[in-house]
Amino acid sequence: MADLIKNPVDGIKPEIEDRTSTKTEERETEMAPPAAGSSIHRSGSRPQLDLSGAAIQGNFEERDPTILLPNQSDDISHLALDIGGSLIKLVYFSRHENKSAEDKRKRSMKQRFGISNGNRRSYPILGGRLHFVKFETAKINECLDFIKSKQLHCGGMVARCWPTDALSNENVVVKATGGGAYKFTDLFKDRLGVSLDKEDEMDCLVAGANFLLKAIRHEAFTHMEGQKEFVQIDQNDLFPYLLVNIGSGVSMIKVDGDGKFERVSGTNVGGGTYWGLGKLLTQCKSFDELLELSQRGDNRTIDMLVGDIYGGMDYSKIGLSASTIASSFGKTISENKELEDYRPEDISLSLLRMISYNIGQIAYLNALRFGLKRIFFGGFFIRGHAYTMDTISFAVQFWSKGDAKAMFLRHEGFLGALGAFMSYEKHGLDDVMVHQLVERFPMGAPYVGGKIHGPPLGDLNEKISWMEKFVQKGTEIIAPVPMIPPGTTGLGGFEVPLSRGDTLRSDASSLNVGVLHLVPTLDVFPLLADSKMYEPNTIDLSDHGELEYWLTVLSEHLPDLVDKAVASEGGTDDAKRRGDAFSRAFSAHLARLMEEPAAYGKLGLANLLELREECLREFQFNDAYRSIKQRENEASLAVLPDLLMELDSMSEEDKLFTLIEGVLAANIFDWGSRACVDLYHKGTIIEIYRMSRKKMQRPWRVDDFDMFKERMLGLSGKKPPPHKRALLFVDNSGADVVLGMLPLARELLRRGTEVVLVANSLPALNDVTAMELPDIVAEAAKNCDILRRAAEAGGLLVDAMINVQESSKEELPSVPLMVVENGCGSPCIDLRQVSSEVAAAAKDADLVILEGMGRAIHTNFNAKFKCDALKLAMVKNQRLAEKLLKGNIYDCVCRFEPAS
Ligand SMILES: CC(C)(COP(=O)(O)O)[C@@H](O)C(=O)NCCC(=O)O
Ligand SMILES: [Mn+2]
Repeated sequence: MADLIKNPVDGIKPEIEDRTSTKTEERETEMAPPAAGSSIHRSGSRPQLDLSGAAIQGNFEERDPTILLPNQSDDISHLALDIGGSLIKLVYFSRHENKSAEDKRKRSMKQRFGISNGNRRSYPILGGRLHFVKFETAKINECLDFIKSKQLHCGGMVARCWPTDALSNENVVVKATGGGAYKFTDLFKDRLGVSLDKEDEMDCLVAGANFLLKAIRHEAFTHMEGQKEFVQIDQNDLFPYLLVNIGSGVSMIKVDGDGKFERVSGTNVGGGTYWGLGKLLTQCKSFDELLELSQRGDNRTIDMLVGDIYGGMDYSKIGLSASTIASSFGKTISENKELEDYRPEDISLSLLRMISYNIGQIAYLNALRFGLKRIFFGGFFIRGHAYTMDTISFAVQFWSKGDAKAMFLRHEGFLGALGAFMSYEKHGLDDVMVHQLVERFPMGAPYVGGKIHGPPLGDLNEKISWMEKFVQKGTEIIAPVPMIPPGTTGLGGFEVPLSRGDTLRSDASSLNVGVLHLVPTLDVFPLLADSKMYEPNTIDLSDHGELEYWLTVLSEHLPDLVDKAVASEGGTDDAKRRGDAFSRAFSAHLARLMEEPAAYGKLGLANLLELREECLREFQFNDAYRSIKQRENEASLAVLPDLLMELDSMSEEDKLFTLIEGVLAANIFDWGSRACVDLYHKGTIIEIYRMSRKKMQRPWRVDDFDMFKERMLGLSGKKPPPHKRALLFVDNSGADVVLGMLPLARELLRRGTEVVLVANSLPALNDVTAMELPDIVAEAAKNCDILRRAAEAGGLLVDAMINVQESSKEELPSVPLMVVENGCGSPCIDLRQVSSEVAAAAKDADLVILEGMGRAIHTNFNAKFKCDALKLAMVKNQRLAEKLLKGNIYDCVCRFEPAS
């Protein structure tokens, strides 16, 4: 197939169409899916003890010698509890399974870049997940059953513990805080055989809050008039602050540093008061029910307002509007009514406001007492309830005249339990950095039987049947959070909150916290010019129109994705059931985010696209585009030699231009873009590639090619030195990588630049992965000496290469071509969280090339680097092209930014 570049195709045959429509399914059904090999596993399975090879460690004479379980590879978890008057909060940890042996490439890359684990503290917790679960204290048996079913009361990999029934847990100690740690000591001993090791409640609250505020990027937020806004906390400017923990009662703690605090005040009017009085006055059966009632309440029928006293007028002289509450429950004195004459909804709302205001006011007075500007509110009273947060915020704002700010914490209810968990010194959680935590939102986590709020469903089958039930029951799941901002009319003058009880919601009382994945091998990309100011996302999804558009795009793409996913797993009944559950789960996430965009933290397009991939993995679709990728790789590799020959016949200048044009043209192979997928019905891979090339016209929408050319080739014959090392963040499989990025890499190698191909750790759409790349390079290298020698020098051709042509004996040494994984499984990339391999490879790099719409436009379009950076992508979405670039679909971006 000669003349690949210049010869456009006229008559386009519908070859691809045949393969992608129904036939794809048949083809894929025939194919047995290859085992999904990947180094990052994020879906869990039930812990099981592997006792083979168990041996006593240390002195045999010791009374309780430690037993080492060398073959224990599954999750054995660590647990801590906060047992309060109303709720039990449980934090537990499960280790990442990492069953796949490190492959040769990874090992050799680690050696090459000098990465070892030697400089890391070797705690048992290196890589794993932190789960947050809550139970009602009154139903403590449910909690005990849960702990038992997950064997959370077993100590750990090095443990003195055996399966519950076989041997006793006599020496196992579980950290616990809260009053219940004393009250239920015997129960834990009797039921689980474990001893509760009591930790001071205040110590734990402070340790938990400090950890969250330092380690989690979007932990704290303000909530005013229905608007949630995340606050970036500067770790170095955190202290002092006031921590107000609203549990059954309320504690107010002045925090001056890690372990440095004083309980300065508190009040006995707290969550317990609301629930207790509410229960007596409304007959509600649970806190959540009571809270939900308040949604439909109108407190004006119960509270005495300023207007009631002043004949409907404001008392403006002292800044009180007519709707300000003058006296909570005051109206009931003068009315000749009995309890039954009042609506429970109104009672609940009056109570809620009375207590929230009171807490907000006392908190502010204490902040004033100690000159504290920041007040963080935590504890389970809040429950992510918008109305409660607005009321507290309003009180703080009003009394401080805007000087002090109320902030809330996403993990509000788990401060104590987290603190208790951290008190296990061996966990070393204090070392965890913000870039090592990745939060995920597994579907089905918060609901089991609608009662227990939180146990993540361990098993895939459980998860699927939960999804099936979820949709049936969807309309009964009621939201306590008003989504439309309540209007305010002065102090306490909120309009009646709006209830949107008929929309899907994963957990009516959920706090919107996910599972925290600790990945100690993640790093900040060291070549970012300013990692503190870096924002990966280009599009601001806080714009409602933008959010709605992208949610719709993802929703419309769903049926096709499900088809591909099901086919990739052989199209079996099981795969169909999983596909259905995935579709429901992802739709529910989208519905939830449409309703409350900040539900899962600050939301960007990259997060949405990643959520989709995570959701697929959750239902065990590990590589939905596997066969499409294979087919496109094969077709592209077949024409690569011709392309390379054509390139080699060109002048330096033409060649460089043709290479960049080739990368842009080949980026059209994107199975995540609706428009592109429609295009694929119009021709074969090569035909579309040629058509794409033919349509390329300079100037491109963003066209810094001349600047890049000058850096590469110099001006008027003066040749600049080549770059030392280039990191190429590659995108899609097939033509994109084979006919676009590989030839560019080859040219850099030819000029003496080391090349590191950076590819996804896990599959995402049709993106090529780091696992797949060595084979592709090996295949390409069969007909190309430059690639072959560089790949050999880079340790890529260990045993992947077969039939290599005999090369001449006296070859010059080549610069290496290497492959590293980027640490993520998404079409976009957040450069604050890359693999330690990429971070290490970046140390000697002086050129970064980001390729594709996900990595160079949706994310990193505005990122600045310490070294030269080239961003190459085709815009495959009309709206984005118009909004961001005032252009059109299929416009191209070639942005070159010299080192800043
Ligand atoms: C998911 C993608 C970012 C992948 O693009 P790529 O990085 O492969 O160039 C892109 O296909 C996309 O934004 N798709 C959604 C928009 C659409 O279908 O128009
Ligand atoms: Mn892609």
